[in-house]
Amino acid sequence: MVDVKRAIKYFASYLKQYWISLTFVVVITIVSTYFQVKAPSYMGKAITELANYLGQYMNPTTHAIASKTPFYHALESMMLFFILTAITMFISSFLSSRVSAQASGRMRIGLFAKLQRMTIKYFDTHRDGEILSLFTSDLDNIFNAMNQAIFQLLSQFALFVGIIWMMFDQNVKLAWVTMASTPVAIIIAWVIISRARHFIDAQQDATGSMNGYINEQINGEKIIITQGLQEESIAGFMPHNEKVKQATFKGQVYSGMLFPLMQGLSLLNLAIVIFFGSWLIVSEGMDKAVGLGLIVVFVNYSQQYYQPITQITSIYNMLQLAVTGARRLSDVHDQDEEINPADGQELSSIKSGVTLENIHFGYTADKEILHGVSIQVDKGEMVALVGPTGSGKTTVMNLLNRFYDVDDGAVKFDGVDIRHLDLKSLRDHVGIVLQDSVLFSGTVADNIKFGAPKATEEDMINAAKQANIHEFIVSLPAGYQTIVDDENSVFSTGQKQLLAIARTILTNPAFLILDEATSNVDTVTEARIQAAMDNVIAGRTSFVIAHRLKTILGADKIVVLKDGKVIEQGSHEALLSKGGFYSELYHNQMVFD
Ligand SMILES: Nc1ncnc2c1ncn2[C@@H]1O[C@H](COP(=O)(O)OP(=O)(O)OP(=O)(O)O)[C@@H](O)[C@H]1O
Repeated sequence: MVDVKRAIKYFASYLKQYWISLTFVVVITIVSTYFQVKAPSYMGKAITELANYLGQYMNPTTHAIASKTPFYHALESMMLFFILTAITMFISSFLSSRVSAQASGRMRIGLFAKLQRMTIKYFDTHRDGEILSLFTSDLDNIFNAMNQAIFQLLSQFALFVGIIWMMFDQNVKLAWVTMASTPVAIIIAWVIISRARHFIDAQQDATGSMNGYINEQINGEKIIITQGLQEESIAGFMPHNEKVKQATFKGQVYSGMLFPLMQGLSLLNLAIVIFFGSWLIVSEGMDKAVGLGLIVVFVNYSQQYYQPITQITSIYNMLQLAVTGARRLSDVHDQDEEINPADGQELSSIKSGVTLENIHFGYTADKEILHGVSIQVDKGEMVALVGPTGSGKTTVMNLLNRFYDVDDGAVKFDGVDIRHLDLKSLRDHVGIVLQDSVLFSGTVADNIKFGAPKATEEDMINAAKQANIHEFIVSLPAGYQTIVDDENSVFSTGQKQLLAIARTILTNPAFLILDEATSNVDTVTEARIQAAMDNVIAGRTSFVIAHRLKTILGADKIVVLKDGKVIEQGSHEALLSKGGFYSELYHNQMVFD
């Protein structure tokens, strides 16, 4: 119920701006239903007029005055109502499709924009596939429900009410006869739909875990191949596939039952209506032409009568999926956004330096990762952070760029708490090169200019030269115009990081954070990265997370982090002569652990 309320709130927030179109859809649907339910009465009238005509025509005394005109008029009215039904249905369907497409388009924009405003925490705690499924399955389910289910619900409900109203208008007794089997139909439809839903839910669960398995196996494909585990991988896939197959089959069997059963019930009802109709004509001594017309009208109504019941119960599933989708999207919209102080100070350059003051921080309340870390980076200095894996190096970097806020203590730029700085100006002046550099779809040039699209060609080439990647780029057949994307590029991990360094150089950041690439870097690329780092760092206030000690020998200060605490700091020489943890690290070459 809570889900339904949230779903209604979510839909309302997007649909309210289309209230004029929606009101029009409601009105036109009612008009269309009126035409639809009125048409059979003209059909009955046409039959009555035809019977009257034939009666007069066959009778020698009235043969001369027999006229087909009333029959033609009734036929014309019937045709007109059928045509008007079709036209109004088309207008209603056109408008509702337009509203659905526009509203779901806005939902997509709303979701994408929300993701852009969200904190890194959300991305750290949700899997890519999970986020992507919001755009694919959830928004699709919502669109389908809006486009078909909601408007179907409206039109089928109107049809149901309209038919009942018309039936009572035409003949009360026959109306009751037609409706007598309604409870049976509703119970049958409900039981079948509930069973089908049970298997459809099971199918979705089974598909979800099968996709999880496929995803995991694809990610681990290299290990599977190198260890020769292909057969085991296939064997592991089988039970998942079997579950999906079984649930899909049972779900389809049940949902497939609904239509034929309702059709059968409707035909049975039809026979009952014809039987009672004929009995009524005789017992009430009804005029035979009027009686025939009445039976034709009720044959038509009883055929249409089951349609709304079948449709409404079968779209229930669609609505259920949309409610779940809307709840999941509402959850995303309720997530924390990055907090930008209302009158945040602008950061334009580093005048004195960047400080971490007695920082305590944990990703979750129950586990502190940094326990009172203090680090001072003076203007123009290069400070390197080293330490064993899991010591908290990346966490420090996350705080320096305000990906997360500290629990206690403060990160300060020129003495100003990072929480009082304008977020955009902070991000504009802090350059960051991550370990796993990402390439965006586009040309190499687009990728370098990503953070500074207005940079000149000359500046871009200079940045690439400083990053030691220019020669490699020009050796490619299409040079800077080579088309790349993250999955499909000619660049190795190390080269991707050089491109990222070029990208950062071009933005000319006042403060630079560099998380050195650790894996898959050959010695030539390593030397290039070293030279590129030297170029980008020169004269800039910078903070380097080092995995290879030889890349930071020239650092002004080396800070050693262990178990979330700073245990040593000083120059390379000073730390070596101290003979502590750093010197041990250095001598044992334990940099890659
Ligand atoms: N998003 C997160 N949520 C919860 N805990 C996290 C998160 N990221 C890191 N941690 C935990 O914080 C601790 C420090 O991790 P961090 O990534 O900062 O270490 P690191 O020194 O950079 O390690 P490495 O050298 O292996 O990259 C680890 O215990 C890790 O499990």
